Amino acid sequence: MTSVAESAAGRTGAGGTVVDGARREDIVGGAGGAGLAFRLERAGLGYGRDAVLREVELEVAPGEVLVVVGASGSGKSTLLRALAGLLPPSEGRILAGGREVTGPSADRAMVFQDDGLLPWRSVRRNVELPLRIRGVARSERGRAAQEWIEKVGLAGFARHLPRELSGGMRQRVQLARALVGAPRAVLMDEPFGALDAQTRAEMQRLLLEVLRETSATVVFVTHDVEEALLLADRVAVLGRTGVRAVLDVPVGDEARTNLRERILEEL
Ligand SMILES: Nc1ncnc2c1ncn2[C@@H]1O[C@H](COP(=O)(O)OP(=O)(O)OP(=O)(O)O)[C@@H](O)[C@H]1O
Repeated sequence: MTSVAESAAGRTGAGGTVVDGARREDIVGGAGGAGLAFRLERAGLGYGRDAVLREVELEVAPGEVLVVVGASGSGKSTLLRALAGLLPPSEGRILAGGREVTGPSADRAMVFQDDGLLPWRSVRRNVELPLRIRGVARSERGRAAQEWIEKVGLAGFARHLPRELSGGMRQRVQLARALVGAPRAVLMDEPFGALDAQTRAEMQRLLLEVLRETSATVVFVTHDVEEALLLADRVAVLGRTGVRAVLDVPVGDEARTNLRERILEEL
């Protein structure tokens, strides 16, 4: 098992508490609670009797961006679903903030490739949804939603319906909806996979920008190694039945080139 990366060293996990000397936290404005730590202990994940991942040992540090790569069918989405509490492990345990994951929680927001927006609700009402579910007062919901709509570059589109937006804009709405409730973790499943190259690059930049304002832990699934290198503090590579390697993303072009080759070898 690979231990938690140096880049995240000093952030302690249980209970999601201290942020100390960490890269992203150094520059965050402090919105939301501290990032959530995840820990998988000999976790077996699968569907019915079919195991997809066996004996997974993995730690995700509070506030880090862990990108999961792997061949199609290696279990990237399965791992993410398990972290979200949508798929109980068949063996072992999954802990979030030191507590066993037994189901979904508002602390852990998800963003999917398919936008998952409610088509009959306006942008604002989609973004407000997590706050509405939590019973946040209408005026506060409206204020927070508007703030996030502006942060993701959609000022002026609050009253639009999802079908009136481009794919990239809909992903912006998803991002706003995921972050409006200040979750402690954001679990993203190929969120930019269906976008053209230029929109995808814009969304990657936007994601890096908005993450600076939160201390949320991010687990991001992609099959794109370049995207992984751009976004990650660490990259987890999934192989046939488990985590093959968890690698720190270094600073510097040459070191990244070496890492790219290493990841491609592991895939
Ligand atoms: N709901 C399900 N029921 C049964 N088997 C499933 C289910 N979802 C996924 N699987 C199987 O689990 C394995 C892993 O699927 P998963 O979607 O996690 O892989 P992935 O790495 O995310 O793939 P991709 O990159 O193609 O999205 C595959 O063999 C898939 O067929």
